[in-house]
Amino acid sequence: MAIQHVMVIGAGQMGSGIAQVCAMRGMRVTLQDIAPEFVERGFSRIEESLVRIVKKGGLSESASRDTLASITLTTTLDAVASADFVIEAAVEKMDIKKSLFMQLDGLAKPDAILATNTSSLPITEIAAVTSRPERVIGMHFMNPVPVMQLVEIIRGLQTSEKTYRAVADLAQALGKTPVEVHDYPGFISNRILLPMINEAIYCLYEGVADRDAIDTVMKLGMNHPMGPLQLADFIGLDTCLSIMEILHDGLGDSKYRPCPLLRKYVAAGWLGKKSGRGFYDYRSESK
Ligand SMILES: CC(=O)CC(=O)SCCNC(=O)CCNC(=O)[C@H](O)C(C)(C)COP(=O)(O)OP(=O)(O)OC[C@H]1O[C@@H](n2cnc3c(N)ncnc32)[C@H](O)[C@@H]1OP(=O)(O)O
Ligand SMILES: NC(=O)C1=CN([C@@H]2O[C@H](COP(=O)(O)OP(=O)(O)OC[C@H]3O[C@@H](n4cnc5c(N)ncnc54)[C@H](OP(=O)(O)O)[C@@H]3O)[C@@H](O)[C@H]2O)C=CC1
Repeated sequence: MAIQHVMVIGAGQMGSGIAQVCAMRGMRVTLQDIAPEFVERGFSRIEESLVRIVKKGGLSESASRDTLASITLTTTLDAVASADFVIEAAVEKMDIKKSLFMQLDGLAKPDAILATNTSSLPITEIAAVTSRPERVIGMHFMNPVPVMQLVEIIRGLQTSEKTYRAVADLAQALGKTPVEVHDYPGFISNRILLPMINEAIYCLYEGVADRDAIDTVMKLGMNHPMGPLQLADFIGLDTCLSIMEILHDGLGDSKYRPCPLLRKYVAAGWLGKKSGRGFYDYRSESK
């Protein structure tokens, strides 16, 4: 199936990145969020990212203009009706995703594929609220989407081979490397990454070391591009907590219990870079 029109649900850090990479490859994209300020913020993020790419010589000025022109912003789901492919990147909450997938299923063309960029929620359960579970799949991009090579493709129990192939081909057309994963909590990426981040938060909570020491050990000692606390801020502490809860509930092992300090930060609204404060303070940073 030729994918010409992509609908992206949620214009946060991931949705805007997904919209950008699809538009850069010549697809028509509709980017949706629940309020105009969120879609506008998502569009500004795309503009900033394209400026970086043009400066680095990765795209011409005119291709950048064409990319921006192929993105339509909306706060409704009307455009789902004409989309060949819908990808959901709203918040990491099962009730919101289920409600969205019920609506998307009612609006989308019968042969449209419905994908979710969820970090850890079960694809099979999301697919089960639709009348087309064979055309529901996980397409898990990494942050920042324009830079990271990997896309995890998660097969729900009922995902068809045809759907898997179409989404793997799409990932390749976007210049990414797809990796096939079965539907278990956290998939591969977050089953491994998040317990490491959670353990770093425990190190801070228990006074093993301060923030900078923890991040420095992992950056200089293990050659990670960012320390785990900085990476947690970058992912979003609400998303990190939600992933830990899903690992804990889904795998039933106490080793996945979220650190109380992570819970406390999320309760305070300290969600990391996107809210201006997490383990680091971003409020004085110019954007
Ligand atoms: C939670 C989940 O479900 C799954 C996840 O996504 S987990 C998170 C996965 N992501 C990571 O682990 C990211 C770890 N961090 C990194 O790889 C790097 O710190 C980083 C790529 C984010 C930034 O790299 P950096 O070297 O510190 O900064 P910087 O020099 O500004 O950027 C590196 C390159 O990326 C580009 N870049 C960074 N952000 C960009 C963006 N939003 N758009 C376009 N280009 C961008 C820069 O222009 C630069 O390009 P060149 O290599 O051509 O010079
Ligand atoms: N952050 C990361 O590193 C990664 C995240 N993911 C996954 O991608 C998804 C999005 O994460 P991320 O972009 O970081 O989160 P953000 O919080 O940046 O963005 C989520 C956006 O979705 C909006 N939203 C909430 N409810 C709805 C709805 N019903 N319809 C449409 N939009 C809605 C939010 O609005 P509001 O602010 O009002 O709630 C917000 O603008 C999550 O499932 C997450 O697990 C996947 C890979 C990496």
